[in-house]
Amino acid sequence: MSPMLATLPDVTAVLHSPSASPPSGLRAPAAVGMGMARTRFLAPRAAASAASAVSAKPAAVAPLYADRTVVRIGLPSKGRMSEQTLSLLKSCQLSVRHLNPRQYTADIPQVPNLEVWFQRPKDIVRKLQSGDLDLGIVGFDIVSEYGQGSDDLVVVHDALEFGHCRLSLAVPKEGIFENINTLEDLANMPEWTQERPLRVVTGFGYLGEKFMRENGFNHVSFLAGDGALESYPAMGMADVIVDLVSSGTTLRENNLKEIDGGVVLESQATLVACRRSLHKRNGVLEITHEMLERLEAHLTATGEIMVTANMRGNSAEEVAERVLSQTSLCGLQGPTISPVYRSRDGKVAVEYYAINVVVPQKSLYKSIQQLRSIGGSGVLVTKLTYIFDEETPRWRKLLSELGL
Ligand SMILES: Nc1ncnc2c1ncn2[C@@H]1O[C@H](COP(=O)(O)OP(=O)(O)OP(=O)(O)O)[C@@H](O)[C@H]1O
Ligand SMILES: O=P(O)(O)OC[C@H]1O[C@H](OP(=O)(O)OP(=O)(O)O)[C@H](O)[C@@H]1O
Ligand SMILES: [Mg+2]
Repeated sequence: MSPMLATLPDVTAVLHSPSASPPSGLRAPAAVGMGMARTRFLAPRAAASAASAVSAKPAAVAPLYADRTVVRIGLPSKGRMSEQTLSLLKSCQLSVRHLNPRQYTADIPQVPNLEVWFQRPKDIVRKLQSGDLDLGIVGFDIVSEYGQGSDDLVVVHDALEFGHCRLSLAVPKEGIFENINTLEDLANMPEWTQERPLRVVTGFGYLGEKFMRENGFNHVSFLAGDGALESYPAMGMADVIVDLVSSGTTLRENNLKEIDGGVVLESQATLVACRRSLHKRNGVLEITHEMLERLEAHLTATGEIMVTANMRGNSAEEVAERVLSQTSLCGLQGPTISPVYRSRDGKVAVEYYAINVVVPQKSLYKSIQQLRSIGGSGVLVTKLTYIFDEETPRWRKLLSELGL
């Protein structure tokens, strides 16, 4: 076990689970609070490190926390986040070289001192807490559920623009829930008593319990489930579910509905770091900075295009006035206008000006129309790959969070 692990708080899940088995480890006595029946399962501190010890083929003897010189990033090994994570990194010129799909390690040739470890999302969070990983890409839902607000974790980029979903409470459309449309309606139903609590099935025991408690539910019991939760109410195993929703199709197809006030958490993919590593491990801050810069530049450029056109005019200022009179042609910091030089009767003359302007892809056609209306011609459209700002706002924020 690495020395770091010994200093960690327990990772706990608060799920009352008659049918599903606890995550692992010891089962502590039931604790009852706020009228809720709840059982505390203590996940052993050793679990995460034991898993990491068996997961890797390469290192014969893994270095202790303090001796490790290489920086580690955890990426999701399976599920829908896995592919999208690799594709985002590729778009940032940070392609992951994964030689053997059965191997849990890989590298990113662009970043020499960085080791990639493919892990289950919840293990990424646990290992970031223990310091066995320094960086990780994982959904905010998993960070919140398994990190439980821990100070050991720092969210470096909170919006990687994939894996959008929400953790939401849903109830059956019919029967006693037919007229239940808000969280308040649900809390006020006379059916829920100490003897017959509202049965909630969820894979998010910590967040689910916290949400119900903070919303004044007095008689609730929780059931741990980790797949096809939408079937539980119809099978009579639970009254309501707290699960991830994206398009809403799974709920609809299973005769369930969301209710007002029932969103526990909005989520998307995030870049997360181990606070201790940011402070103490050589190279972590530099790699985080580089990744942040690339990610920000790529994500800012996504959906933006560069429009180039020629326009007749007497001066750059006169052309600028025409361009700026159009709402869709203002660009990021205004259009760039440069003279187009031509040779006429042996003399160099300027009749045209070239305009470069960055516009959102969704307003492409409007921009073209506006360009034409002010005399633009020869329009070229280019997709942008990166937009590097003077400074990355999230980097400033990170430094200030770290007190640097
Ligand atoms: N329907 C969805 N649409 C978009 N993002 C989702 C959806 N469901 C989950 N996610 C996000 O993707 C992450 C991984 O979910 P996914 O279901 O792909 O993997 P998993 O739950 O680890 O795999 P499995 O469900 O097979 O155990 C979730 O933690 C969440 O952040
Ligand atoms: O709102 P929707 O777009 O229908 O998506 C929601 C579904 O997606 C996730 O399940 P997933 O596909 O990961 O299957 P799982 O239950 O096996 O994890 C989630 O648990 C919901 O069931
Ligand atoms: Mg899933």
